[in-house]
Amino acid sequence: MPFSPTLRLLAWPATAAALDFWARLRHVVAGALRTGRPLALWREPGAPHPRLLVARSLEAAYTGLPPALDAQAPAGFAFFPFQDSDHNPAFFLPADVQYDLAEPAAVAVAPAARELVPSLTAWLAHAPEPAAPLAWHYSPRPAPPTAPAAAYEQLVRQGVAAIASRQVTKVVTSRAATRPLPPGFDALTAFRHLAGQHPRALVSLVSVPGAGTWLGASPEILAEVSADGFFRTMALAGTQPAVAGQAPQAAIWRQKEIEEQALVARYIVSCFKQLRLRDYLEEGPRTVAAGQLLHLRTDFEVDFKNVPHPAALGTDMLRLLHPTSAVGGMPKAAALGFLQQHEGYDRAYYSGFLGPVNVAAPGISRLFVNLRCLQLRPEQAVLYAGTGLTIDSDPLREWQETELKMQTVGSELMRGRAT
Ligand SMILES: C=C(O[C@@H]1C=C(C(=O)O)C=C[C@H]1O)C(=O)O
Repeated sequence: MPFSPTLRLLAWPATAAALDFWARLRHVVAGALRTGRPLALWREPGAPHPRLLVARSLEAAYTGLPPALDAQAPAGFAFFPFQDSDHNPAFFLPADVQYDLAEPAAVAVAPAARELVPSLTAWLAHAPEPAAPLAWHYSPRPAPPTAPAAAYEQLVRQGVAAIASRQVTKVVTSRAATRPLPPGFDALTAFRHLAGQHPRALVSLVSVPGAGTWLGASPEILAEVSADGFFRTMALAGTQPAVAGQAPQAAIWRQKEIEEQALVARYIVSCFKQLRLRDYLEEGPRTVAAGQLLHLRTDFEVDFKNVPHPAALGTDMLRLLHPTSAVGGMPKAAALGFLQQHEGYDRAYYSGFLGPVNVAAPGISRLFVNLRCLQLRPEQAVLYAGTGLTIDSDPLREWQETELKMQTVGSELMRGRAT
């Protein structure tokens, strides 16, 4: 996709001729981090290349509202917490500086960031230090408390009791776990590896002062507005391990999982109804693979041609959907109240949402639920995972499911100094 004509392209100097895309990317990331700027690196499902976006300052990245998903809205990368708070503010990183493998010869600078041109030009000519560790942003908050198996199983029992007493219909409990970082762990190398491992996920590495650094491989689209004029979302729920050599379509699902996923699909339909939208396509549920796991997924699609106010649809749906019943529960307020009271830790950006808005071109946005992610800390990683509960949930199985989900990014921590 060619860059917009309003962007100023800074060509790499001749001294960078021997550097490949990844070495150049590392250099731009190093420069952004040493000057304290927020950044997002991501690879969309099916895309051949990652993209890097750097915001000119932290102040320029604070936002109160969910992003507007229409072609007139500013371009940037949304990074939203599970629940907006002083501790976990919502960010929209403006697309001030971009680097993209589709245009490896130049770094693009937006008009709002013109004042960065002299220092960025100097930095591109500065010899990279490939062995120097990158100065990732870390959250100033302490690592969240981690729940051992017995505590998580107790939380599940409380969730099942809340369902039995009809306080909620569904609730998605979750937990955090910390793991030591292996010696020489490099988040950029881990990103590259995850991107290779998960071609159908949004693989992301986001680093923002105050919010910290988050690495993930999400299988779940929250809201997408596509170039061909469609709004898309999905109901993703139900989990089982993939069996080597067996096609996902061969998986058999228990009633519990079928019901759990159907609730999420119903929730999406109720959002369409609130917007008086009757003309949508619903396809599924079918079994899909996400790394080593299988999920049930129903895809929803709305043709903008069939909508009276198409410009507002993406924005309105996003506001209704987040947090979906795939990460919170149903009814929404009661489920969130339960989690507030019983979950016992701060989810921060886990089960929030993230993704590019109008970056590839005006009118193209793809927001994902921030799942299968970790938060990077100076000497450890915090892993997060949750499980949707129903009345039939078995505490031990739910614990095992969180262990499996943590493997998606957790496996990167077992790799040591990767190549
Ligand atoms: C909550 C998570 O995943 C969500 C919950 C699922 C479930 O309960 O089966 C499946 C997919 C996701 O919608 C997670 O990965 O942490």
